[in-house]
Amino acid sequence: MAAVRDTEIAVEQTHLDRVYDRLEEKIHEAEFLMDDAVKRGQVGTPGALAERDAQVFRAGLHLNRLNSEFEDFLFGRIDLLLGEDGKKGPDGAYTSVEPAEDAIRPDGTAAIAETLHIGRLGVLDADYAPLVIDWRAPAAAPFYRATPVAPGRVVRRRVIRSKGRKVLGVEDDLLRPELTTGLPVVGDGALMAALGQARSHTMRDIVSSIQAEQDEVIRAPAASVTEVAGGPGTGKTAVALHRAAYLLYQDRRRYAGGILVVSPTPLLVAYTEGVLPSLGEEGQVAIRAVGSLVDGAEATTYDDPAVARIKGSLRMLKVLRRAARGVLEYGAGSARCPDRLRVVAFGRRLELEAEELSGIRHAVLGGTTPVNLLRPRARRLLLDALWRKAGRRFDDPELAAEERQGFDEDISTEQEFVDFLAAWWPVLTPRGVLAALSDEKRLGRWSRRILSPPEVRRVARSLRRLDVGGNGALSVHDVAMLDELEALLGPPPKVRTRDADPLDQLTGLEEVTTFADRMAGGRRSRQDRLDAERTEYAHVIVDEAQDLTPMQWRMVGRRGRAATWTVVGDPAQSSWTDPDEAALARDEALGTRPRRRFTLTVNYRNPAEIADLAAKVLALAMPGSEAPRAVRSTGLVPRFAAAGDGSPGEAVRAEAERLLDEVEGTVGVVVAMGRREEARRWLAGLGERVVALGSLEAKGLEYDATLVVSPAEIADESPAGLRVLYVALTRATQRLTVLSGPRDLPDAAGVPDLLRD
Ligand SMILES: Nc1ncnc2c1ncn2[C@@H]1O[C@H](COP(=O)(O)OP(=O)(O)OP(=O)(O)O)[C@@H](O)[C@H]1O
Repeated sequence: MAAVRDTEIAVEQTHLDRVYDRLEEKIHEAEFLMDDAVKRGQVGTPGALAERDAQVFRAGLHLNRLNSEFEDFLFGRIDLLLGEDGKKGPDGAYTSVEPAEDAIRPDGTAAIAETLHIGRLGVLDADYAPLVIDWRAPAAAPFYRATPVAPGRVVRRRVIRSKGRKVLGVEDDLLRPELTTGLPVVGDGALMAALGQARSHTMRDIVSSIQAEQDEVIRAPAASVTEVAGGPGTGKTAVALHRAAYLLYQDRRRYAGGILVVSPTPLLVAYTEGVLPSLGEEGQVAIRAVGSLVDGAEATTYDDPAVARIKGSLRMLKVLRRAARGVLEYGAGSARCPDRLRVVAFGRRLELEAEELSGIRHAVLGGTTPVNLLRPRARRLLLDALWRKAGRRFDDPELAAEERQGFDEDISTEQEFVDFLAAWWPVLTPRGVLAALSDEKRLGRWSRRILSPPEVRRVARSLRRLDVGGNGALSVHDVAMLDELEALLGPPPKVRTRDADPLDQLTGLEEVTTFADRMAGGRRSRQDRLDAERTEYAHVIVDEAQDLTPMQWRMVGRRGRAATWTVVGDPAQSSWTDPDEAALARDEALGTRPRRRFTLTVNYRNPAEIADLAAKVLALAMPGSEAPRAVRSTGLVPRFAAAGDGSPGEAVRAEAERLLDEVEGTVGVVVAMGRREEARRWLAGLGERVVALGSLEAKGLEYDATLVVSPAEIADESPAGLRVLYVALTRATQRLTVLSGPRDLPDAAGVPDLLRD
């Protein structure tokens, strides 16, 4: 057996050597193009420079991708029977999925008609025959889709493990064991090997082991909304990221408009950020936490659940609509709003009193135009009112118009008028209005019949973190409110700046010298600018969609008004308390586009022993819903311990240390949100492999081992607490310890009340 393995590894090594030789040729080609392009630039005519620009850019991109340190550039192979019609597709592979009629002889023998190698990028040899097929190409789909029940043309699927230029191992699945083809078969369980590996603080791609039901989602057509449901560990996040890479491959031009991936927390962003680069894709994909979607704002603090529930609900929208207009009555920031306008015209003093001014404001504010855009209209109505006060009469309409024009010009440049307008109709900023909500009296006015007085008090108090200009720590819910306010207020009047003329950049002498460096720099700044300006995307992927509040759905919706969508989530893990309202907001964001629904059913993260325990909480959190099927079992049952009556600190530390000894990779310690700081102190000095997390921060993450501290505390945190606990219990890939406190009412074995049969 070992001999067969060695021979097969050698076979793949030969192929990999060919691939790398060819890659090297391509790299030289690209380098030559770069050199040539730079020389061409020395001709100095704008035409030649523009041409060089394009060439250097293309060659640079190519080089960059080829030079990327791929861990396993080549990772798969399929051996295929002759296809139905044997037609070759544009990528050099046969397009037919089913075997030809005579592919299998009556005696059960068959010949392999074609062998395809699958990798991270497509590579053709000098004769344009495929050496490696890009994993996203149609011809690679059978590598992921073929099963023993529906093998299509695939006889053997092989996963190749390599590092750099060296093949380390191969694992085969025989999909048509009934045939005699003479193909050797090595090992079993490439998937299992992948799942058992120690976890680090960054997610790996799953490109070599995508499963059939996942592949269907990844390659689903992007014409509309793709909705993906599935329990913990079914690969929703992984699938969503691979789908982004697939969409870019499939239609790069269309997605030049950008793909946005919305993630629930910065921790999950950090965890998943490396996946797309490892798939050879960056640039066009922005992965953002839901608290970082607004330029210049970043959520850094949490609201308590009662406040979060109000701020996230659609009731808040009504309050913000009133506030965006009502705030004008109070002036901007700390400046008071003037209640009288006095100007001098025609040697007389003209005055508008409080009541007249309020009538004008009322008239201007009718309708739904963003408040900042109404300023010119306010100015005009003020001038109208003053003109009427002046009481000038003219028989000749032409003369009247002329006189009026002069009047308008005089008054609107008069300092009194300018100052008045600036104070009476200030340019409003979202942050300024948000800060105004911290005034309980004002908030009470704007939320009459919407929020109860205790709710008003809570929300106002939570916003006292902000100064009068709205600077200070924001929560994710505050960020969604800022975005809503931005839409309600409209942009502030523009200050024009002149963009550098691209022609200026093409002439200049310094052009010839450090061209490549400046090219790279120039591109980056242009790219940054694009990113900063980009508020709408061609495709929006929402991860952990069950957690978006209605207000957040509105914020995300604004970024994908013309986009196609991929929405992945699991209602059983939702930390949001009012799912019906969120569903309404989600429908509005996604519009009437047709939807395709997929369900992922296999849990690749948790061993059955952990999944079974979590299922007990699922039954309480969402009675009747089905847990995904765990794909493996390890024989390691979860451990229970009780902390006794004092501070659980010592017990937490001891249990964490025990887990650190038991696993090679990471340990996550999940505590109730209110205990985060404490927990960090308890674990101080235990090293980087262990992390303390508040229950809401654990979302989407995974660890080799998890210590869940006091299930009851987590469950009691909010009305959605049981679902949050379900999340906490499903983070471990190998080991789980549950540590009870007094509130958990543990039995003699330390099993908390909530987890007993
Ligand atoms: N086909 C696969 N091959 C190898 N590993 C996989 C596969 N599918 C999923 N995994 C692994 O299983 C783990 C769970 O995947 P992922 O985090 O995407 O699940 P999820 O559905 O988003 O979970 P949750 O709902 O709990 O956030 C990850 O480590 C992922 O790499």
